[in-house]
Amino acid sequence: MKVAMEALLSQRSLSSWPLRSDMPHSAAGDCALCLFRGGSRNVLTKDPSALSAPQKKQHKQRTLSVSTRAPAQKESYTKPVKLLRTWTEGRRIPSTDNGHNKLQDKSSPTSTGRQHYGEGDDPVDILGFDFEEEDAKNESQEDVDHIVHVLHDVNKSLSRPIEKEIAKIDSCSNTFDLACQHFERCSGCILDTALDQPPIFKDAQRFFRCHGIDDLKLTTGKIWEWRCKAKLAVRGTSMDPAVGLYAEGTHDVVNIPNCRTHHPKINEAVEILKAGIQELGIQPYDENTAKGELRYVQMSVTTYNTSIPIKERYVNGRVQVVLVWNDRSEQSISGARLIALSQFLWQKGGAKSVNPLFHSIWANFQTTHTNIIFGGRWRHLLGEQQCWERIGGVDICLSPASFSQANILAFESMLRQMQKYVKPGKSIVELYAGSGIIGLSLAATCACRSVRCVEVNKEARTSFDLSLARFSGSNKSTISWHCADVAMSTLNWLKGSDIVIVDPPRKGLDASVIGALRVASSKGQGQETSSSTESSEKVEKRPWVLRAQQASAEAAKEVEDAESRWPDTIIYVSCGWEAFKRDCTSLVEGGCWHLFAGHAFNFFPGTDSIEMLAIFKRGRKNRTSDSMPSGKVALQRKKRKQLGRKVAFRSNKG
Ligand SMILES: C[S@@+](CC[C@H](N)C(=O)[O-])C[C@H]1O[C@@H](n2cnc3c(N)ncnc32)[C@H](O)[C@@H]1O
Repeated sequence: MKVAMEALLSQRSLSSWPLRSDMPHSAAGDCALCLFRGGSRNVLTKDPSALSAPQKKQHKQRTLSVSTRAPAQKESYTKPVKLLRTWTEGRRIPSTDNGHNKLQDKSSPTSTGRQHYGEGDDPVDILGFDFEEEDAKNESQEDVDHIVHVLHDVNKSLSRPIEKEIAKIDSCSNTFDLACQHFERCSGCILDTALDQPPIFKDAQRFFRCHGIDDLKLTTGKIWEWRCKAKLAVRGTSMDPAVGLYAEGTHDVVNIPNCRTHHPKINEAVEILKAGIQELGIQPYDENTAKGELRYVQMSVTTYNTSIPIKERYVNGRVQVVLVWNDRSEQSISGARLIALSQFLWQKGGAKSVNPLFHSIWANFQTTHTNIIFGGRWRHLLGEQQCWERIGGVDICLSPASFSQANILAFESMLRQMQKYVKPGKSIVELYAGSGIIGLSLAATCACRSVRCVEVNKEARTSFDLSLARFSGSNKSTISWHCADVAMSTLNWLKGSDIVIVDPPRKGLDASVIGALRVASSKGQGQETSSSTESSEKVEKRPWVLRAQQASAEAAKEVEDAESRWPDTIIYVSCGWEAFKRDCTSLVEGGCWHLFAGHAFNFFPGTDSIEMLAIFKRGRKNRTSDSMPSGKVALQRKKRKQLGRKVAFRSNKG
């Protein structure tokens, strides 16, 4: 089988389509499905002795996967190509100009752009070959041409059973492959296959199980094209600029024009930027000499366009560009060239273009000799100054200078999940709040009594103020934003709230925040959790008296709250799994808090990381009420009561 594969791979037209690593075997066992992928790696044709140790291991695995998956009944094979899989979501053969797509070129009379092999207008990205070993060894160029030719008509020749077969194979794993031509050279992704199951999730499941939560789920949204915000380094020369990420362990920037995780509009914008650099002779930054003009670029996609249907908004996103300029301001000597570059971009894809690509152009000025991306000075140059996004049920103004999530759709689904843990009328304090997106969203959707957002970056205030100005809920006046370091006087922020939300950076919670949360848990132990009281007094019915009573009770409650209310729930949003485990262990130690629920989100497909939404409740875990749905608890209570009666009956008898 391996020999056969090599024979096929050595054919000119297929040699640039490396064999996929996780070749799944047909479920029926009567044919082998061999999958190829456009890209730079060609494991089988590479001399194994030239490989590094990890590569050798991988090579061995791949070779084995070929040889051990040979089907049992060779005689039932049929001659070449049988099928293609139709595109389902977002996958396509890489563009034809990168030299990896000879097969695609041959199959198309026009040889350019996206090819359409599948049903209707859907392009195909996985090619399946069904062949006999002996035949494949002798596969001639003519045969390969035949394969390519058949691809044109393959859709017509697809038979039902084969389609079903492919559906089964897809469900194994390959639907979630990265299939990116930059993989391994670019440091952005470390997972190539099974992007829907980052290995780290297994560790998360284990960890939660140890804390009594057996049903941790991972929510995966878009596998490709999910990244709506990218910070890319600009290096190289003005004739040959490199705009991308560093190669692993180096400061060599790798161009990633066809990055699979970027929103496609980011890739488009980068291409125009590179054209501008070349045309205007802009000097990319040189880290060794600290000379050059353009250091980094930040591209953020906004999908907020209310003039088009919701379904079309994501694909039609527009890009806010920040040019990080190696000078003090636009008035500096190189300022005119910065303006020229921004105008170049605007001319190519600004608001007046037929298909506007850019939302706005900004400059950030950074002159220090460090790797810190942004300097302190921001300047809006072209387009709309305010950049809006609809997130978690509210309009949010996103500033280029403050934190915002890269995966907007996954963030949206996390916010929806979070809303389930916030009952109406709760007071919330959000620590590490950024521009207060979580707080505003909960205020709008959960009718919170009050929301206080605490954030150290003063740049986030403008975004919050603008978002609050558009906020239409009746509780608007109770939502506030405070510029402060949450590590200082943390208890003051916690006092007076029912729920504390923390969304720290990757390094996790500051030690003093953990300390304050532990202290707060003991302060809140005697707190009244239920407001319902039973009374045998005569019930007041006069509306004006009721209104006066209510107003007075509310005023008294405000005072009482400020003095005596402490959070009984922590909602922890974590982007750093290791830090989360550490923080969780500290919080639960001594029974201060316990893990009540958790949901993992696949925010960064292609990487081995997850975003975790964890809910902590005050005190030790109450096995019955915490871990069981309320129906089950009631049933158990009833059973216990019945058992109690029986025991009493027996003892009476006795
Ligand atoms: C992961 S972001 C979360 C932002 C926000 N929740 C969101 O989703 O947009 C972490 C935020 O914590 C802020 N931060 C970091 N250290 C802080 C501190 N000691 N006090 C207050 N805020 C801090 C950062 O500026 C950043 O905005």
